[in-house]
Amino acid sequence: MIYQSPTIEVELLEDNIAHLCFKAQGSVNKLDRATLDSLNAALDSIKQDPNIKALMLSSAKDAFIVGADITEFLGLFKEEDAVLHSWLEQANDVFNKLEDLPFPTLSAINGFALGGGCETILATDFRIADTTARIGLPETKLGIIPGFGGTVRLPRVIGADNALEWITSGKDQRPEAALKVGAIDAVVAPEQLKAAALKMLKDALAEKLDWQSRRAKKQASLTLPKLEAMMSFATAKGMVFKIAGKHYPAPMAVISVVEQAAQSSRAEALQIEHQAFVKLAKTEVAQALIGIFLNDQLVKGKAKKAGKLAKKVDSAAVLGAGIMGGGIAYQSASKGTPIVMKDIAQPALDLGLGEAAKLLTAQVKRGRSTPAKMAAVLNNITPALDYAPVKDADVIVEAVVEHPKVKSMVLAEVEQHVSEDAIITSNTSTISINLLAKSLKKPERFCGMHFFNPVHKMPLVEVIRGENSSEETVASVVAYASKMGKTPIVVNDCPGFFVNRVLFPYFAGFSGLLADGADFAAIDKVMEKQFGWPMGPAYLLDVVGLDTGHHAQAVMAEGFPDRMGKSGKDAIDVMFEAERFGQKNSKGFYQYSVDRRGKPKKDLDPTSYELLQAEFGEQKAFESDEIIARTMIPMIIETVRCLEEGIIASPAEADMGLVYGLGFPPFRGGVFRYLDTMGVANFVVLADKYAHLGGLYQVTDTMRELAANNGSYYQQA
Ligand SMILES: NC(=O)c1ccc[n+]([C@@H]2O[C@H](COP(=O)([O-])OP(=O)(O)OC[C@H]3O[C@@H](n4cnc5c(N)ncnc54)[C@H](O)[C@@H]3O)[C@@H](O)[C@H]2O)c1
Repeated sequence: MIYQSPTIEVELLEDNIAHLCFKAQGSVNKLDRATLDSLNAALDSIKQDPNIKALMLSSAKDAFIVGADITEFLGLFKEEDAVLHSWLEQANDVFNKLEDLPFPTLSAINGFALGGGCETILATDFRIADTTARIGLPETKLGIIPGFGGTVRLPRVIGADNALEWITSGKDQRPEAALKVGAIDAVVAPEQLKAAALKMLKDALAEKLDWQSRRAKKQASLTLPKLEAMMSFATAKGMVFKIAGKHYPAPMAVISVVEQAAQSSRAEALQIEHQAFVKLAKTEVAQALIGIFLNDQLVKGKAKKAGKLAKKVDSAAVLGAGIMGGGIAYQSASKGTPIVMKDIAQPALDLGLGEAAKLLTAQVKRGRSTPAKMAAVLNNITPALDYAPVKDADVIVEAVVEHPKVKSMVLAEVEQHVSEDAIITSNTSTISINLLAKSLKKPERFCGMHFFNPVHKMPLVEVIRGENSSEETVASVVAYASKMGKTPIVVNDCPGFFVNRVLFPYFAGFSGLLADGADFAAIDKVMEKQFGWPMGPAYLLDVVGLDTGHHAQAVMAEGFPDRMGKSGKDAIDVMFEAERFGQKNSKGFYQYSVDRRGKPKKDLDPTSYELLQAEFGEQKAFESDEIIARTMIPMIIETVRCLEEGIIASPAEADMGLVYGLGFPPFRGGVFRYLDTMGVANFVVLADKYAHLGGLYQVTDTMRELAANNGSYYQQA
């Protein structure tokens, strides 16, 4: 053995080829600080061994290296610039040492080689992957750029255009795609990886492959004629800005870095990369996006743990084949759990199946599925008008009309037709789970399973624990939601559960502004362009449906009369009473039509302005700060209340619920990250300024205390 540490081993193989193997003790190899130190020491041992003629890197795990250890980032990025610079210098010395070894080097890649893992393989002369490999630089998704030489080496290996596409999109690439652009030299079956890698190194030793010229190319300037280079960077900037937008600076920074470093030496190019890295690492966007990554891991970890307590779900049933029932059936079937879709009306079943077929056809057209797979998914959905086929289902999701009496009747009915240990859930958006549980003989087998519309797109499922729901029931529903490819978050029962409970105060803030004469389109513009929501509140209400919104608002008012009770008519009432239900009947705040190419179109409609003016008087202009404050303060305080009351278990889960369920702008990280970023004390001052607007603007005592102690919701790393 030439070198050994808890994460790396180096041994000498035939023909004096050294083999450096990453074998972390955990489930995956990561380039944390300890592993980087080990890699450095391992390379020193290799350099000092006069027998070694070539080096092969590989992994003993299912993945090569998944990347840097992101849990180290938030703390590290808070350090002084000088500390960050020296961390980058040290790390890059290791990769340079690898790149400069006086003999041919090769990476044998299996599974993920992402971020730092990808930068490791770029430092070797050759790269050979097996068919399981996924290679990429996802750093821009975290609001930063590669910092271990990725922006320097990748453009020199695969060309600037390809490299910019890889890095600005952050997507990982399949081995065939990586081979096509020259990121790797060969793809082989997993069982052939080691033999093929050794053969390639032997060919290099026998001078059949010119490893020196490859290395030289990687260290030379980018070979792009000047005019072409300018055009290519300018085009990339335009395209990337269009996709990433002004709130996400990292992808644009990548283009500047590659452009600036095009003619630089390795050392200079790395300096350019480091400067940009440190600047981005210090941004609130990076803190928010890294926070989301870590929260997502926490939520997934909880779901995985629940899986141990869960009952197996091999088959399911959904009651109601409407918008939601159809979506749930499609999602379950396409992720491999056969599902019975029961309704009382044949036309509803036809519509539900038709919707599923439409989604599948679109996938086939986009080349993401095949007609055979499409047929298999459709075969996994069994339409039914009676309960007979439901009897063997492990989980039942009730998704009939939002009416307590109908739901109670349907739940009592289905309990008679299913096995003793089947789990029963409801997709209600507003009705209390504890209330619905009363219609069941065995309420311990019941909980809420709240999907979001459209089901195939929205990643969140709220799993609502009723007072009698057993842990096994909740765990099984969490496991089923994960199996459906969704992110489940467990919440406790209350009106609106978590997501709708915090959404309606935001709508109330919006209605308050309209009552004071604000223009809904101006509000939408500020909330979309400036705050970053995918849709402003007026547009969102049109999409949800103003009838649905009107009904849910009444439920919330009844549940929280002191804060959400209404004193007079608001803008939602005005639209509802004028039967302007939103997109579903082509008119709400806006009017909807299709353009000449058949694309949906949204326009201003004088009628909705007339209706609002008749109720609230002349229009008045508001500053964007006031618009943001008056809509966001109620949502933020209600989110805090949900945490204080134990409706949601942690700030991390609340923030993920908001991002995944409502599209809360990811670059802001969620309500709690937003509060920590602006400072709880600053928020309290702001909210107090608007306290006269009513109960939704009153901060809680605990918030005030936290503000006084200069505290935060996330523990500082
Ligand atoms: N639409 C949304 O955005 C959304 C989002 C989350 C949750 N939800 C909830 O999902 C549920 C369904 O909503 P939807 O929008 O799909 O409604 P929908 O009106 O589109 O569909 C309801 C379906 O239930 C069927 N139905 C009625 N009585 C039935 C019975 N006894 N047995 C079987 N089927 C019966 C109807 O024929 C209809 O096809 C509601 O509780 C709603 O609050 C809706």
